[in-house]
Amino acid sequence: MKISIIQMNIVKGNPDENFRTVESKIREAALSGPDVILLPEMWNTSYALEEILEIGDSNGKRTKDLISSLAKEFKVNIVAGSVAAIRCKKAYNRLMVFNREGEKIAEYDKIHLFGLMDEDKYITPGKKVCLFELDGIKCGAMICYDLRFPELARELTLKGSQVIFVPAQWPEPRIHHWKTLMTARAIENQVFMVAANRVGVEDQNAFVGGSMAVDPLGQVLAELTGDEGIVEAHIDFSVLEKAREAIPVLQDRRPDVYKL
Ligand SMILES: O=C(O)CCC(=O)C(=O)O
Repeated sequence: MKISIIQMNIVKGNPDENFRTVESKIREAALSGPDVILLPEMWNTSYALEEILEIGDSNGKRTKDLISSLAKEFKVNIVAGSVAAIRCKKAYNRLMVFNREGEKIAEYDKIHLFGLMDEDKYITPGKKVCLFELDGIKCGAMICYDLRFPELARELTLKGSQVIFVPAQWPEPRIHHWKTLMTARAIENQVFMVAANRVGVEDQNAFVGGSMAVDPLGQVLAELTGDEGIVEAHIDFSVLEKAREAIPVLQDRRPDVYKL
């Protein structure tokens, strides 16, 4: 499975400009014929939380229309990062997944909201984990701050995920947590972790990218530094089988002693 990770700047409060950027980045990423394209978190509005109900994507329609048509045009699966989506006057940090036919096959609302950026004051949290299949491969997804919760990655793994996608807006001061947690989640669950982080500056926050793919042994397969860019990760699922055979941590768990 070839996964193209898009690392881009996002303009706060300017969906028109961000939709144009996303379309051109997807067209660029599609040129090399990937199986999956991954986008970052909240790419339509970013954290323009005070006006989110006015500028968020009503029922996610604009996102669906654009991403579905690009997925169909290029016959590529798209894990469309997340957008601010509005439903019944409530805002959600919502991830959507489209298959090669342009059908929306999964939707996920961020479960763990990030209080440090006031997300919990404006966004309604999700209540369900995200599992789906791409080309017969079982996948899971989480969003940014969710990465700090090992229970979620473990749950996605126990439900069969082999790849976990992570769109994010993870700021620069804690970027060492990002890399450490991405690697830890990959090693402890023996899964592929694939993440798209944004770049740019927003309010007081600088974002330095660090989008990456990590294999079940903790090896970084692909990585971007601090600029906009697209990187392709080649996923070989025999690495996952071998890692699980060599050290069977999932079998050696003791849920009789601890809960998860
Ligand atoms: O956990 C962190 O340090 C960053 C999380 C975050 O920025 C987010 O969830 O949007």
